[in-house]
Amino acid sequence: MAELVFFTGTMDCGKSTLALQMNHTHHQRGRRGLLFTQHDRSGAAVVSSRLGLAKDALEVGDDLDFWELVVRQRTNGRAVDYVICDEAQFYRPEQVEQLARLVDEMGIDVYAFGITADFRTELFPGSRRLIELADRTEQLQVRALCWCGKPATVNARVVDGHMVVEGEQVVVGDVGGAGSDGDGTDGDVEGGARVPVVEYEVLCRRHYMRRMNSAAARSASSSPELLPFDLDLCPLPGSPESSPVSRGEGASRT
Ligand SMILES: Nc1ncnc2c1ncn2[C@@H]1O[C@H](COP(=O)(O)OP(=O)(O)O)[C@@H](O)[C@H]1O
Ligand SMILES: Cc1cn([C@H]2C[C@H](O)[C@@H](COP(=O)(O)O)O2)c(=O)[nH]c1=O
Repeated sequence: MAELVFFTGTMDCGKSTLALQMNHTHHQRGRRGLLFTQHDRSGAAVVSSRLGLAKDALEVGDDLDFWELVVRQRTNGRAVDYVICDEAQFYRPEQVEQLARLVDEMGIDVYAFGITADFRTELFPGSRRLIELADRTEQLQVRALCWCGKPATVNARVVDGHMVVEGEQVVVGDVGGAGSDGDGTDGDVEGGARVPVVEYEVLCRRHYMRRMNSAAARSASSSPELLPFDLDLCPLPGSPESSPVSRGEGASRT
């Protein structure tokens, strides 16, 4: 029985990796599939994983009609057994309905991958429709971690090092990684003006609510009198208490 499955989790939890793995596994078994994405971080029509895997994909424009595209493929003699959709949070609700129709009327498996909520903790329209229509919504098992070591549940936006809660819903970007010092001071200069550095950081709810991203926590730790939280509950970034392993929780954080 064909199904519509929505695989979700925070940014950086392995969704694109799983999308590529599923594509590989199904393809290896002789099933014919289509790989879609929208606004991949790499800027190209590609599904890219931070583990280094990447595969060309079809870019989902606002006017793409999944139903018509698959009908055309089949009319031209190309079988479609499954469809994989990365960055599905950006799809229009009508496009999610077309995906559901592929499942119900053509027996095609649809595996969609995406984050549920934006940096304001509001659902993306595409994700909302997927949650409403999917046969199953699965949370990825690998949980990204907040700087405090707790499982991250929220995607925060950080502009020039400061967490923000207002702005455009869609700004394509990456989580601040090894190449970033997290203070947002390495922005490009365009036409003489410095372009703000937009990054994302996954946080636990407590630190999201306190607007306490890792850079804010670091600067608070250098002025202890300003610390706005209970140190037992919220150890400072980099302190032994902030490590899930030192709290004896490492085994469950795979
Ligand atoms: N060098 C690495 N070694 C092992 N795992 C890594 C490495 N770099 C990234 N990862 C894993 O890849 C995950 C991100 O995968 P990705 O598919 O790009 O995430 P998503 O699509 O959910 O944003 C990280 O959470 C981490 O588990
Ligand atoms: C929270 C949030 C994210 N985005 C963008 C940033 C990235 O380009 C993608 C998520 O990609 P990933 O593969 O899950 O890491 O979404 C956005 O546009 N708006 C947001 O609020």
